[in-house]
Amino acid sequence: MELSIFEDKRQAGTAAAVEGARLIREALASKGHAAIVVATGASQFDMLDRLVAEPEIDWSCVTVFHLDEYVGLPVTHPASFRLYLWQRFISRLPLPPAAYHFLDGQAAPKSECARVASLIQQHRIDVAFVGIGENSHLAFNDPPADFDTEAPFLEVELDEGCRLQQLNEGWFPSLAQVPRQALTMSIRQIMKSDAVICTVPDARKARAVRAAFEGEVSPDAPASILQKHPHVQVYLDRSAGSLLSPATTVIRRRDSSSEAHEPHSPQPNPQLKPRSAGSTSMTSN
Ligand SMILES: N[C@@H]1[C@@H](O)[C@H](O)[C@@H](COP(=O)(O)O)O[C@@H]1O
Repeated sequence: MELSIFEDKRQAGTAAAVEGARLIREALASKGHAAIVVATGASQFDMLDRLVAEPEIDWSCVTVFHLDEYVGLPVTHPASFRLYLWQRFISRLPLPPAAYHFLDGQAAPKSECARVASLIQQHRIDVAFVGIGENSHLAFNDPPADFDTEAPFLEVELDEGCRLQQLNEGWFPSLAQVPRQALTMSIRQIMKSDAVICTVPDARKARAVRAAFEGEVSPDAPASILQKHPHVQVYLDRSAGSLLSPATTVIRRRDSSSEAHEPHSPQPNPQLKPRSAGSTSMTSN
């Protein structure tokens, strides 16, 4: 795992998009096509802004899968993830993608999960762009998350912490209006992606970041499963990384790089002193 901490969320999102775009180009160059997963929410604003502007990606050869969606929410609702992805991503691409497999929250959940499962099973996902929730959820897999199910998509109950986050981010006028169920890509399906780009800004995510990247791998901190993935890059802003232990991050950097490699920055507490280029990086296995 590689964690990079940036001065602000704009820089973190930009760096995540640049790396994601590089991986997409690499897949296009080697296979002639690529398949990606895109997330929604405030954490993806800056990343998507930059991704749509990245040059030299033939989007007509890229298949896009949608990470999660509320059950029952019409596409016209301001909190609809389909609406979000259309407005912030799909409609802004210079070319339509090869396919855009959105999740229809108004379809019958079981058959919708089966429909999208049959589509994603035909693809190897090159890059999954994800965020994590204030409760450390990954997609809509709230704690305790199901780490074992083989189904690519699930219907899940949303916990109160997750629903409160959606309310506090301003997507809904009241908690009562935040749906109680959602469709989500499963943990196992996310983990099948060749690479995961995880973008997490804001102080309100600091505890979740610490639980996910310094804590035990546990269904109680669903995003902690990313510690087991061989190719995860995490992009934090300073405030999201503010609770990471300097000692742990230094150890992680030493663990990951060979003895011959110097850390990227000589600062003993890198996340508190980002480099002038805007980032410090730490890697772990
Ligand atoms: N279900 C969505 C995910 O698609 C998102 O990546 C994650 C982080 O949320 P946010 O970006 O709003 O902080 O949880 C949201 O609730």
